[in-house]
Amino acid sequence: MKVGLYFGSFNPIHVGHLIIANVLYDRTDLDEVWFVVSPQNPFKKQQALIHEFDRLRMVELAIADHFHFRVSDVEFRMPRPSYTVDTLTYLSDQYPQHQFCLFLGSDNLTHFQKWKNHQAILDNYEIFVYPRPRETKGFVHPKIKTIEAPLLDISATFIRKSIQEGHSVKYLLPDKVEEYILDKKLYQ
Ligand SMILES: Nc1ncnc2c1ncn2[C@@H]1O[C@H](COP(=O)(O)OP(=O)(O)OP(=O)(O)O)[C@@H](O)[C@H]1O
Ligand SMILES: O=C(O)c1ccc[n+]([C@@H]2O[C@H](COP(=O)([O-])O)[C@@H](O)[C@H]2O)c1
Repeated sequence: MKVGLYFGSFNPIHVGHLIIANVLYDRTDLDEVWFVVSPQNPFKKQQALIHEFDRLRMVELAIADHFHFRVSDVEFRMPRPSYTVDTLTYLSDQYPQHQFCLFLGSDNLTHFQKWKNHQAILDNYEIFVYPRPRETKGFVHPKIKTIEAPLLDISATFIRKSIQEGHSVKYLLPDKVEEYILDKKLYQ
């Protein structure tokens, strides 16, 4: 089985993530997409990061109606910060029958040379890149394939700020995720 891994903080998951995951699923030969919730991105400050179990639950709620989407909490049990190369190695050992690929926004590709052991990622895993706003110079490699996808300038930062300021986030998130955030008074 070929699995596309979509890593992120998902703080919270929003329609930008979901639309991209579905476009990549549809335009590649993947059997499944797994959303891997990262407790702590090595490049991001921890402030404003809500508990990982809430972020995981919101991903579960968001993808429940997609038959080929799954969520993974594998990084919850791994050392922090979450280094993608270590997670890829762990998952490949755990599921030797699966072929894992990586989704990357073109913005992430700009800094990809700074990722831990990025050469090992390139040597061993196919990477599907999708366009992101404000991208700068990319990175060319035979394992990297660009997939045509819409540019969606929606961010979790904007959503968190909107909630904090008392603004509506309707349509930026699935209804069930919005209800979860409001019920638990997250990001207020
Ligand atoms: N609107 C979007 N369209 C496509 N990809 C996105 C979008 N927003 C985020 N991503 C990508 O999804 C992955 C996970 O994103 P992340 O959880 O950091 O969300 P974010 O919205 O960028 O968060 P924040 O605003 O807190 O930085 C990253 O690779 C990021 O580039
Ligand atoms: O492995 C690394 O060195 C590395 C460096 C930066 C980011 N990542 C991972 O990339 C994923 C998405 O990153 P971001 O910045 O969009 O939140 C998240 O799962 C991070 O752990 C991984």
